[in-house]
Amino acid sequence: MQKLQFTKMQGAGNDFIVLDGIRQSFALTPAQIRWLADRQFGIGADQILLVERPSRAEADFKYRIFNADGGEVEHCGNGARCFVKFVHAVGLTHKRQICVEVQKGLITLTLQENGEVCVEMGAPLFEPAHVPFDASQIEPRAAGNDTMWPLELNGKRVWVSVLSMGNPHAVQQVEDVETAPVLRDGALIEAHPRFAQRVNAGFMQIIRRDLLKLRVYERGVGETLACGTGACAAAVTALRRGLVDSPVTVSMRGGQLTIIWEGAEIYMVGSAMIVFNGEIDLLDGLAPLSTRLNFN
Ligand SMILES: N[C@@H](CCC[C@H](N)C(=O)O)C(=O)O
Repeated sequence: MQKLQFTKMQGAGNDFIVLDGIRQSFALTPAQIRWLADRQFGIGADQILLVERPSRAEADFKYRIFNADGGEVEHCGNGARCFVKFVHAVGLTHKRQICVEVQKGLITLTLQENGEVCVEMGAPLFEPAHVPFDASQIEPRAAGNDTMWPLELNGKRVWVSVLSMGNPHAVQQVEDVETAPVLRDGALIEAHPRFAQRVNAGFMQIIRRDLLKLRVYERGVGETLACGTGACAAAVTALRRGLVDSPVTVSMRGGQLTIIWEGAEIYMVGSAMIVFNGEIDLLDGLAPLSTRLNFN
């Protein structure tokens, strides 16, 4: 039986299993990823991060991101900060500025003197086709310099900004993020037929010009305690609507991030921590989940 070394990490309460794919050799099936991420039958995590050698000369590393449902995705803000702390902790590099390849492209990360990580997240894209979002036969509404689109959710209409942070986001403003129907509407938005690749659904409440509160129903996971790309998407939406100024603090249930955006690249600053290191026998993924599967 193959043993897999792993590190459990969290960034603002968004939790990860980080795997060193440079010094260990293994291949994971989607069923094994779902099992490892399972909170009862496996280790438990929102996402699994796989650190590999880069395929591009300009990059120091490549890291791949898998949601708890087993699907591979393009980008992960909280994961990026955990990745930097991980490669330092296990001695894969001593560089403080690291160029890393993710599915969405190259990103640069800096481990700051105070231990926080600054991530150059890339520039947001607003063209519906880039999200992708099917904007046919619906009329948008302007909100400052931003565009809101109507979405029908079981007879109810909500207005969302749609944007790509490399991964897809739909952000709506709510009166009170604590009472917003994040679980019900989040699930409907995530699977809405206008989003061909599904979407991360953000619910933001403006508190002050330098502070917003956010909850995110993540694609392939459900509600998480924090979402880094979601924090960027919400900050950009609020900035375009003229509701906040940069830098803005995004407060989520698991912690806070600082987002800086002057119209091009977005910078995200926050902490990341190792929770524990461990080792697990790599089972086929179906056996441990079979009890659960029998009830589906
Ligand atoms: N938690 C992440 C985002 C992870 C990917 C997301 N669920 C998706 O499917 O796009 C973050 O911190 O950005």
